[in-house]
Amino acid sequence: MPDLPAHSSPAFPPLHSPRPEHEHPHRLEEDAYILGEDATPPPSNDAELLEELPVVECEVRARIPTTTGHEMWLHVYRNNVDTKEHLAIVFGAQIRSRSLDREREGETELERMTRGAYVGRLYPGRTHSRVEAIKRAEGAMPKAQSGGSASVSSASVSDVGEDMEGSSNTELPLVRIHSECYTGETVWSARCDCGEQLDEAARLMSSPHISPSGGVIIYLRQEGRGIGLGEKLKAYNLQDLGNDTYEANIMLRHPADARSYGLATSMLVDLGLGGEAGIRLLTNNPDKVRAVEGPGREVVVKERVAMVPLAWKTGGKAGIKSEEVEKYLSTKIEKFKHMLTQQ
Ligand SMILES: Nc1nc2c(ncn2[C@@H]2O[C@H](COP(=O)(O)OP(=O)(O)OP(=O)(O)O)[C@@H](O)[C@H]2O)c(=O)[nH]1
Repeated sequence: MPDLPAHSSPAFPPLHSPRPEHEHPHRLEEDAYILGEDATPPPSNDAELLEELPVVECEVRARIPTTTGHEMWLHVYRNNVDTKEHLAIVFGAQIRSRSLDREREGETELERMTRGAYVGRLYPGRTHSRVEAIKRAEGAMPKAQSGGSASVSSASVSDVGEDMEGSSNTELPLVRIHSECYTGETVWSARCDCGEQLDEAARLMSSPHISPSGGVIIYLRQEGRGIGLGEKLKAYNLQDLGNDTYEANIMLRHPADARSYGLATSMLVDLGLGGEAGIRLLTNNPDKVRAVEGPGREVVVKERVAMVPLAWKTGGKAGIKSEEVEKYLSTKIEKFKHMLTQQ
């Protein structure tokens, strides 16, 4: 994205919460929890420059066959800035974690395979993590693990040919940076479009003609735009009292958006998606496009791909329908400046 600065990843505060929850356990009882005229203003939401990327390491990965018939590789990451398990959901076997594959001193072949540092597929009786070693040991490579890629069927994606037809960089891996949303992804909330976006990202990345070089969903544990689930539920109550999603955060003395993306940059670099080759980024959020590129432009966003709500694309035939989600989407456009136009 040549028209956007590449240096604005926000700094990563410890545990990325602007106000650690234990410091204010009874804020609801305090009359100042909603900002009055003379109350302390919320912390600034100005993104500080990130001088250094966090250090990340992929601890383990495993093959996950999914209910759609496609497969993905789930990677669990640890890092040096918080204690959460951030995730990379990888579509396609060509995308591999450098830190996972690295040799660990004294490690056995079984230990390597157990943490997912193997090539191809596991099968009962496999003894080596590397295909070359298997070839040597067994004379020929067993059929079951020769491909090793996520077995993607084109049949179930034949209806999406029109998707992203404007994308001129189909050879570039498709990436989505997704922030955790328990309500939208797990308990069927129609207040936001998070669950739909996660499904849609996976669908696009599973398609060999939309994403032939594979794709990655970086799943960051930044629930509620970084304020946590409990605080998000308070924000929902304030929204039911007539405030929008932006105002509700401010009333709770949180930044409107408390997230940062340095971890995503580090994870993408670890997965080999850094550098000039570039990626396509699925998002409507301009902050994400800038921030994910990192302080030294470690990742290059060559193209932004819009995430249009399904209800808008299909004239209401599919997708989430609710008063709340419509209000949420218009606030994202008006106040968060998301690059989305109603169709
Ligand atoms: N505080 C708060 N967080 C919310 C609310 N609704 C959804 N979220 C969180 O918002 C995050 C998703 O952010 P969105 O603004 O929907 O989308 P985005 O990730 O910024 O942008 P896109 O890449 O275009 O989807 C998740 O962490 C959700 O839990 C809300 O009303 N209040």
